[in-house]
Amino acid sequence: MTAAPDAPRVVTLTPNPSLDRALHLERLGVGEVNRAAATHLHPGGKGINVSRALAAHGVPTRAVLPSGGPDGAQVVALLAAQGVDARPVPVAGDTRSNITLTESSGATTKINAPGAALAPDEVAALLAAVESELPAASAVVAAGSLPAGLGDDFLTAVADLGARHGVPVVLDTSGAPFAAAVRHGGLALVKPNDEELAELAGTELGTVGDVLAAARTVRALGTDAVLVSLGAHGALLVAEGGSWWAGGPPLVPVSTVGAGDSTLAGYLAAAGDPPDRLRRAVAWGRAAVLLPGSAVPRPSDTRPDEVAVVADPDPALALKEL
Ligand SMILES: Nc1ncnc2c1ncn2[C@@H]1O[C@H](COP(=O)(O)OP(=O)(O)OP(=O)(O)O)[C@@H](O)[C@H]1O
Ligand SMILES: O=P(O)(O)OC[C@@]1(O)O[C@H](CO)[C@@H](O)[C@@H]1O
Repeated sequence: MTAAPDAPRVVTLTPNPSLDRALHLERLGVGEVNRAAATHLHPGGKGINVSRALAAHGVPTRAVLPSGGPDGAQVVALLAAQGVDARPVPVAGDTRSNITLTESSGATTKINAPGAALAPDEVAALLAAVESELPAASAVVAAGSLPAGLGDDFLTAVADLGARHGVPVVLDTSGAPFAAAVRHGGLALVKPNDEELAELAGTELGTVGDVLAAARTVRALGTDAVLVSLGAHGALLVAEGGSWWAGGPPLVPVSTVGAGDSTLAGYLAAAGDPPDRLRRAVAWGRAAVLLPGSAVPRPSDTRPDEVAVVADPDPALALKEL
């Protein structure tokens, strides 16, 4: 699918991209020599995956990323080969390579490298690249971990850029920089998984009511909508007008890598009312887990009809019962 070249685009920012290498094994033997049955190579990092899923559905997008060394060049080349518009910012350090090991049982084991630190002038260049994209942006999505050199105020700076240009800001990240940006407010959407939301809330989340309460606290701090992915248990959305759960029958994953990113892309793909957007988000996430490595779904892979949406889900339900 191709997008109209001058339509407003979803700009993604991946501060710590990765060349994702996946190996499929019948069964992982820890401490043994394992021989892979298949290998997969994808341009990775959460914002990049959001752009890849959007591009696969013809939604205009551009991925901003720091790129260094041979693996950085390969990330950029793979994006070009897949027709994903990218804005690489050259940096001195080598872009990392992350490893995924998948097993026939559906287990996914991920080993993520830290990524090279960015120098202060490289951080400034990355923010300048994002800012220069904002006049033509429908939203800016900052996603994934931050490499060393980016302070806890980095995402707050992205939020301020979005506010200055009137562009909705979306975050899918974790840790202290995420908490700082949520406290700062002015965000259109955040997409934590249940563990990330628990870390943010500083409490365990066992029930639907726990998740709804934590999401409402985030909204009260100045975030319009909170989309919480729950792995095999679907996703909860808390937004203006209410709360919704969506999910479907559990799947045996081929690879869970990037399922959350495809979920977020599905939500962002087009306007609609919150339950419609949630249905599409969950359909894209479910499709992603049936694809190898960090592959993202195409339109023919998604099954929105398999997804049930429930308004005002019962707060007493345990997440595991969803
Ligand atoms: N085993 C599964 N069965 C059915 N759906 C699943 C399964 N695992 C994941 N999903 C779908 O994928 C979505 C995203 O999964 P998850 O919550 O694990 O994302 P995440 O932790 O952000 O992942 P990542 O960081 O790798 O992108 C879920 O909301 C759900 O719709
Ligand atoms: O180390 P981070 O930045 O938290 O996550 C990086 C990563 O695991 O996220 C994507 C899946 O969501 C992969 O493409 C990539 O390897």
